[in-house]
Amino acid sequence: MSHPPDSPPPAHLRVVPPAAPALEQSADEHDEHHAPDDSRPSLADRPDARGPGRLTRLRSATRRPVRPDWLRTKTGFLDGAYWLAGHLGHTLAFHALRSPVYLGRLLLRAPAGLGRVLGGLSRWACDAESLPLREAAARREDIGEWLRLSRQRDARVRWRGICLSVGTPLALAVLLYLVYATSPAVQAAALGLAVAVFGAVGAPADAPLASRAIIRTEVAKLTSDIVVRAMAAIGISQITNEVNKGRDGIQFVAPITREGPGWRADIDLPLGVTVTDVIERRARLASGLRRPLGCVWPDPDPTEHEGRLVLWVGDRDLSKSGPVKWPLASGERHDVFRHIPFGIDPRGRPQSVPLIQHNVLVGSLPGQGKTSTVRVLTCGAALDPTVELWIHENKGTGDLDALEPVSRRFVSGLDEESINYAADSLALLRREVERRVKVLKGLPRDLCPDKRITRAIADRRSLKLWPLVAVFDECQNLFLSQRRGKQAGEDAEFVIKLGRALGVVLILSTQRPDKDSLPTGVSGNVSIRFCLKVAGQIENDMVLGTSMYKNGVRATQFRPEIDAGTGYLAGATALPTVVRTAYLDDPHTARIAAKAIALRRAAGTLDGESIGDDQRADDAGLDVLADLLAVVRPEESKIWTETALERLAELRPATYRDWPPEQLTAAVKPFGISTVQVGRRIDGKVVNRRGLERARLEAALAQRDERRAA
Ligand SMILES: Nc1ncnc2c1ncn2[C@@H]1O[C@H](COP(=O)(O)OP(=O)(O)OP(=O)(O)O)[C@@H](O)[C@H]1O
Repeated sequence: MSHPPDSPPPAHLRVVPPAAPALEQSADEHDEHHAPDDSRPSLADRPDARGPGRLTRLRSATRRPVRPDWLRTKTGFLDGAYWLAGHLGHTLAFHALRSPVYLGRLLLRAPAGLGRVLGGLSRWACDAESLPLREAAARREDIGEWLRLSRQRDARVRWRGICLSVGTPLALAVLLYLVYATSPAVQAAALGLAVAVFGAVGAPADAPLASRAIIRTEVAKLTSDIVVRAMAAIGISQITNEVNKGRDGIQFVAPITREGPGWRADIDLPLGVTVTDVIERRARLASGLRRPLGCVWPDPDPTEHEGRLVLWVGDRDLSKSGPVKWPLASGERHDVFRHIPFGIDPRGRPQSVPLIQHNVLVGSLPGQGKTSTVRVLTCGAALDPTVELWIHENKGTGDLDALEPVSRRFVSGLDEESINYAADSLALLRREVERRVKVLKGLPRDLCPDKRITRAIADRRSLKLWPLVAVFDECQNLFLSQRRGKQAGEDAEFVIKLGRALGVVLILSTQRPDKDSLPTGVSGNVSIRFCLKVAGQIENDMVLGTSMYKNGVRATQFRPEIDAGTGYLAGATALPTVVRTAYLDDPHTARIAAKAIALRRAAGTLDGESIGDDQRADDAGLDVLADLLAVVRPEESKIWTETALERLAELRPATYRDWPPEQLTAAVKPFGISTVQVGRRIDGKVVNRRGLERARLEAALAQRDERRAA
């Protein structure tokens, strides 16, 4: 290969810096017989250098799985089997319903079929098929050929005539036998067969007997030409220039194959082009491939370099594939220490989310599937009977009401009381985390080597370290609260940072992922993030983490409503993945809640203690019921909450001094005590305020003591 004298040398001839002294010596020795030539560039690439050996290369090669995708997982196999059974069932039912129409068609077509059979036989007997050849020989006046064909025809007609003269009486005999000497059942069967055969023969070529049960949408096969053409059209100059010069621009590292319900192409992009560059142009790529956007999924290959693109082109738009079935929908017991089934990725592969050791943040524009996502995760947790659920839905639409019966603490509402209740929960969770730290510290090393909660530790009920999953749906309404928002944010951050190892899991969802409505201490510390459609880069990075938008992980690409339930899941897999979540509607959620209650009843955790009960207060050395009864005088049947708090603050200033009335209301709520209207005459006027009844406090205390004694 020649190079113009002034042009820079190609990469393999680049000048390398002067060699190190040790090498100089050997170079001198080597150059004993050759005069040193400083002007000559040294080779950067050594042609004699050997690459990795065959065995090393074989070792680093990727093995393709022995079993196909559908044989590798139980769900994959069951999915395939269900689909096949459904497909066959549908086809059978479709044709069974139309069978009278098919019978009528056969009857109508049978005479024509009989005519065709007889006509065919007579043409066969007189060797009609050779007639055109004989006519052609006659036209050419080729006497020799004509005579040969005629002789051949005579021979054929002779033996075919013999066949017919034997076959016709035989057929007549069979017919007479069927008519006069067989049972009606055999006659009916023979008639049916004859109608079926003659009806099928008599069918016009353009009118098949059966209608189509399934109309297949033919999807064009993905070929390398189509991919190269599309990649050249997405505006990456390195690819476009190469394609314009008649080259491919990209390299296929493996043949394009079927994977799941679509095609997979493994591609090496040109040097310097990254998979993110392609992901950014996904819409253009879809246009280049002439496929809907929901079918085209460019992804990086986490095991390879930055320029390795896995392009998956689905047969169907992900958004049109119908609701994804949740594998735990039947309500079987689940272990929350295992992943919770979550949804599928565009290639149809199941995706799951770990809850223990994690916290989850879900964010999107309104109506994109946040609550549905929260439902799936909460139902997964509910199906483990050892999990204690606290649910706070601060939108107030009752989207999570179906799960109330299985929750230890539950609130649905946007009013101040509901917001306070959720804020109290976070305060309680903070104290619970503090308690757990102490308990865990005291555990022997062999039981708890990693200082984190394990299944075995969680199952020791006496330690009260079972998993606690707290859901805060539409948490922006809580964090934006003037009175409680700031403290709630701090408590949430504390719980997120410390609670992870202690079995306390927060699931937060928000439709306003900005710094005011989602404290950065919260958004910055959650480990699992799910971002459905958001409006822009700030919201995207707030939910998914800093620089995600820049790195091509863009939940802005999803379409409003069409892609509801589809989002980027980060933290659960090595790389952020697009996932369409499983969908549980309200009745289904209620059925799962009922199963979850049954599981708890069987495990004895339904009526047992709750972390949110008096028990937790006792652990912190606090007994609100006893303190209240100490400050409400026996002659007082009712007391205003404010008055009770004033007296409690006198009794234990360090504890009760800063308590707002709502906190006292929340503290007695787990004992079944709610506030009542209490009227007092002040300056001759009756003033009504919320307050507590002494009798109910006494009853609750007695009940609690009885329970403990038992
Ligand atoms: N995984 C899914 N599969 C199919 N459809 C879904 C899925 N998730 C949500 N949807 C559709 O989107 C609608 C809105 O879902 P959802 O109520 O969960 O949204 P949201 O983001 O919580 O809304 P909002 O912010 O108003 O509370 C659902 O009624 C359903 O029709």
